[in-house]
Amino acid sequence: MTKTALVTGITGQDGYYLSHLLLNQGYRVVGLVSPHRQPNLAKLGNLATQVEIYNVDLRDPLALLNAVEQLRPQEIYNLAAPSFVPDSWKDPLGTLDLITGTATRLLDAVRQVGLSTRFYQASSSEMFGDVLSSPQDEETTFRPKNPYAAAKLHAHWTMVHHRQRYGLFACSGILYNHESPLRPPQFVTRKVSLAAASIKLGLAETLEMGNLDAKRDWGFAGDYVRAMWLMLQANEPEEYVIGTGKLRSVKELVSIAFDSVGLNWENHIVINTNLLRQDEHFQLVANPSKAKKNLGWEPEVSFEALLEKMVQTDIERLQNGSISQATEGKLLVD
Ligand SMILES: C[C@H]1O[C@H](OP(=O)(O)OP(=O)(O)OC[C@H]2O[C@@H](n3cnc4c(=O)[nH]c(N)nc43)[C@H](O)[C@@H]2O)[C@@H](O)[C@@H](O)C1=O
Repeated sequence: MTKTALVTGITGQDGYYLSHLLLNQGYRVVGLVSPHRQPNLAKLGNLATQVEIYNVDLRDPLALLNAVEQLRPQEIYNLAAPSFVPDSWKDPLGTLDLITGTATRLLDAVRQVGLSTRFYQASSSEMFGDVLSSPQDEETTFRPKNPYAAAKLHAHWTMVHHRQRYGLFACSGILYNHESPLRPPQFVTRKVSLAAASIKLGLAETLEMGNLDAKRDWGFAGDYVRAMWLMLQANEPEEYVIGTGKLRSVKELVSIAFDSVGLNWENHIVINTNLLRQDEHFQLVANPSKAKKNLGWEPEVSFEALLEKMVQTDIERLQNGSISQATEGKLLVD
């Protein structure tokens, strides 16, 4: 029997890689996309003709209930979220509703329809926030430091409560930073890959950056969506920390990306103090032992290979005109 997977956030980076994996596994993949996000469907590229799209406002509980009732999915992956952390300070309540509200409405729909649907909630390492110990695992205390992290934590607990109270097969992956050539350019890896490519091609000279000493645990998005799928195939619904276990600085990131095209980053980086964050973390690094042991999950793409691939992809895109270097020194994707 063909399994149906319902995916929110299908037009995002993770939605793309997850859809690709699910289609390869023979699933019927249905994306729930709010009407105002319809223009983003182009981001599905070659997958656009292989997935089905349901036009559903994720803020509308009845519409979500109807979608779950009609589609009767075996699996739901709730990936939809505004994901650029600094933006959450501009609209904390909107962030809360999109993240926590959507998770709650979806979980409640599954409960009301009474299906044995398996549910994946996209949780984030940002929930650990102001950490007291490193690396972090599934037992680490959550100390969120921004509205995005607080909203993710609320959604995470809502998922746990639905599992405990109603017996739903609900899981979450507490994912550390995961990147790819599909990452939007406001995130640091893509910002750097696009800049390295532009400078290499003579289209730019400098790149404005925030804190070069900030540290993160960065992996490849394609590896992380495999962990999501594995969680829903397990015997028991649980939480899993997903990351590489390696802490890297932004300075290392810049250096590796620029090196990969023979550039010396020190000649091109300019610090812009407006890009420094007050809610910065320096020790967010995963201990993914549980995922390795229970799910047999391993990250396969190294940090160096990931950055090299991102820079090369941006060089190709700039050369073939699928993206352009926009005005006022800002790098934008068309
Ligand atoms: C797990 C988590 O991962 C992501 O959140 P993020 O870590 O905030 O991602 P980012 O790429 O914006 O920043 C990474 C680091 O890089 C530093 N940094 C320095 N200079 C610049 C800079 O110029 N731009 C940016 N964006 N960052 C800079 C910045 O201060 C930070 O330390 C999201 O997917 C989120 O949804 C999520 O859940």
